[in-house]
Formats: sequence, C-alpha cells, structure tokens
Amino acid sequence: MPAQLIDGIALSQKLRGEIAARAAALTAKGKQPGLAVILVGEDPASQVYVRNKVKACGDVGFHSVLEKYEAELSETALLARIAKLNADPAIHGILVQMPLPKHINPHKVIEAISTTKDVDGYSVLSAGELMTGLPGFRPCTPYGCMKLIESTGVDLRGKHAVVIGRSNTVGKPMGLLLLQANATVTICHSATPDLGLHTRQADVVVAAVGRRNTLTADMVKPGAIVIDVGMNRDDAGKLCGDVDFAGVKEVASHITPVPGGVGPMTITMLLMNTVEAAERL
Ligand SMILES: Nc1nc(=O)c2c([nH]1)NC[C@@H]1CN(c3ccc(C(=O)N[C@@H](CCC(=O)O)C(=O)O)cc3)C=[N+]21
Repeated sequence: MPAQLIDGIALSQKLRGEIAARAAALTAKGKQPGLAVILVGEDPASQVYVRNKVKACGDVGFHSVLEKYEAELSETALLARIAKLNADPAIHGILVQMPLPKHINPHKVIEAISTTKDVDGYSVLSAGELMTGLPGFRPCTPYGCMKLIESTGVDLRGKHAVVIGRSNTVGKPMGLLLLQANATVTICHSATPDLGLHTRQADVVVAAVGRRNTLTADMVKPGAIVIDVGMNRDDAGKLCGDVDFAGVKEVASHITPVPGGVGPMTITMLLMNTVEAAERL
C-alpha cells in the first residue's frame, strides 16, 4: 500500500486559521502583529520566498514591511536598519533573508536583531533556549517538520529518528526537537560512510541535505515516516526534494511532497513565531 501523503498546504491552512484568530484578537486590542522582512541583493529564489512571506502575512491579518536593498548595501547600514526596527513598536518580528552578500557577516546581523523579535530562531540565544528546553523561538523549518510529524498521530517516544544533514538552520535544531519529543536520534552527514545503514533502522527520516535522490526506497524501513526538506531542481528544472519520492512512497507509511510539504510549513511557523512575539511584547 503506498504511503499516505502529509499535506503541508492543508496543515498550513488549518494552522494559519488559528494564527489569524490570534492576530485578530491582538489587533482588536490595538496590537496588530507586524513582521519586517529584509532582502539584500537580487537573488531570484530569495525574491520569490520573501514575496511569499509578505503575502502570507497579509492572509492572516498581519502588518508587514518588505525592505529591499541593493547587493552593495554596507553591513553598517544594514545594522542601522535593524536597530531602527528593534525600536519600532509596530514590528514584532524581524527576518533578514539568507544568504547575504559575502561582504556582510551573517552572525553579526543575526545577533543584532532583538531577541524578542528573532522569529527565525537563528540567534545564539534562541539556539541555547532550544538546547536547554527553555521557551523561545524555534527555527521555522524544523518546527514545521515537527508539526508535520505530529499530524500523522504517531507518538515519537522511543522511536528511532534519523536526520540527514547538520546545518544550523535545519539539521541540528531538528535533532534537538526530536530528542525533546523523546525519540532516539541519529544525525547523519557528508562524512557518514554508510547512510543506508542508519536510515534503514529509522522509524522517522528527515532529509535535509540539498541533493536530490539522497534517500531511495532501498534505504527506507517499511512503514517509516519520511519528511523531505530538500529544495532542488531536477533535469527538467522542476522543483524536487532530497527524497526519491516515486520509489520511497511505495515503502513509507507517510511522506511529504515537494513542493507542498515542508516549504509552506516553514512560512506558517514564521507566522506562528510572529504572533507569539506580538503576544509576548
Ligand atoms: N532568514 C531566513 N529565513 C528563512 O526561513 C529562509 C531564509 N532566510 N532563506 C532561504 C530559506 C528557504 N525558505 C523557504 C521557505 C518556503 C518555501 C516554500 O514555500 N516552498 C514551496 C515552493 C515554492 C516554489 O515554488 O519555489 C513549497 O515547498 O511548496 C521554500 C523555502 C526559507 N528560508
């Protein structure tokens, strides 16, 4: 029996309805949630993403501002803009789209954002809060992956979860969130000699590598949950994930598609963090 699809668009719609209700309650109290999105440079993919984020804000009743700057913007000027937004009472979340041009130090930029407005969850403080289990903003992509896994109704306690990838934005926080949900966690990466050895034991696989066909059917235990974080292009230029979807869907119990899986949930969790920020401030 082929796997059940985990629909990131449907789950997003449900959660965005709840977010819109929270936003309306805040707006009625004169505190409409506000997100500022900063884009530096003309990367075409980034242009699409930030436009989607701003549109999603409008859909749930947030105030949003999109600030676009040429690639030559100085680091000093960017830090000055962030300082202004930190002090702006109409703004509850600040997102600086990554990647930044090479002359700008991303760590410096992330740490400049007020921790109360770090809705990406990228700061060192947010990372520490996640690691210690303190409340704080969780990075949107792994947070969305957790919601997708929860939506299957499968309890993670005692399950073996394998994460492929160890980035600061996805792989590492994903491992910590799974651990917090009482899974046994393995994190695999480019230096793992035999990836399939690990993934074949997994009840849950999260693939976040950025290379298509990284996870194939022979590497998946029958009945496993498969979450695909990848955003790649196939030979025809079509968007595809890290998972060989056609093959793996015949083995897994649940699987996310690309597009329509993790991507929309990343934006949904950004909205969730922003409404949370507005409630707290
Ligand atoms: N500060 C920062 N925060 C981010 O959260 C951040 C970032 N920088 N830089 C780039 C990555 C990438 N990212 C995506 C979000 C949504 C989709 C998304 O909605 N994808 C759709 C498809 C969109 C399409 O058709 O291209 C889907 O998977 O269905 C994709 C990618 C957020 N990122």
